Amino acid sequence: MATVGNSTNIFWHECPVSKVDRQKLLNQQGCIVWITGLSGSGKSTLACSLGRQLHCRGKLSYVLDGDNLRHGLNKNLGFTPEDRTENIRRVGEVAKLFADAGLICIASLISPYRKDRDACRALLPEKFIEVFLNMPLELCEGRDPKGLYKLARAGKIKGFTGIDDPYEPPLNCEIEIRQEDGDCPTPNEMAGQVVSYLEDKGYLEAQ
Ligand SMILES: Nc1ncnc2c1ncn2[C@@H]1O[C@H](COP(=O)(O)OS(=O)(=O)O)[C@@H](OP(=O)(O)O)[C@H]1O
Ligand SMILES: Nc1ncnc2c1ncn2[C@@H]1O[C@H](COP(=O)(O)OP(=O)(O)O)[C@@H](O)[C@H]1O
Repeated sequence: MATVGNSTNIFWHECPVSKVDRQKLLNQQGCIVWITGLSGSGKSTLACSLGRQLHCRGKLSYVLDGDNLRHGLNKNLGFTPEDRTENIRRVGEVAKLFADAGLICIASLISPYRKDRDACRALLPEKFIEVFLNMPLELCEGRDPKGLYKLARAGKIKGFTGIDDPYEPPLNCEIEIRQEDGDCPTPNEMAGQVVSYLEDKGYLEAQ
């Protein structure tokens, strides 16, 4: 019997089919690929490309995209620091469930605050792969596919990441994707970098 948060008198129920059983079935290891970066850095593009490459190799993944989750699970949250923290916390918990199901869970969120990302890592420390899309603000702002930077510069959106709200880059991420000689790798190349990491670390086969 335990007390967790505001819940008292609660019990953990163990199921007979384990994570190891599920991983054997899928021939892969459940994990969290956490993609962080500025708006417009290419998080959703990488997440989709990675999902496609894994699918082509017969590996089961699922994308948790910040923008998309804000249409449902997180629709009561805005962009204050407290709301962003709660947004990341919820997605971290959901990602942990997907990883427990045996999937390669791809979470793509700005997740601007280091402490929030670190809290997610702490949920599954051995199976958390932080991918930093290290694209310069000028590139992201130049892309501006949704016109949000323009609105932020005009003062019509307050607290926009990179403009008047901070982005804290990772200090110890597993993978960093950046421009080479001023060129951004293609979406396929970015995804390939992550797939190579997953393969090298043995995630693409059962333990
Ligand atoms: N103030 C502010 N700051 C940053 N982003 C904003 C803001 N307002 C709206 N948007 C849009 O919301 C998308 C980011 O959602 P996330 O859930 O990834 O953000 S966070 O991790 O909670 O910071 C983000 O999507 P991406 O461009 O895909 O990153 C924006 O489209
Ligand atoms: N590697 C890339 N090379 C060229 N353009 C890219 C690349 N990645 C993303 N883009 C483009 O940049 C814009 C922002 O990408 P998106 O994935 O929506 O970023 P985010 O999810 O981080 O906001 C889109 O128009 C997308 O087509």
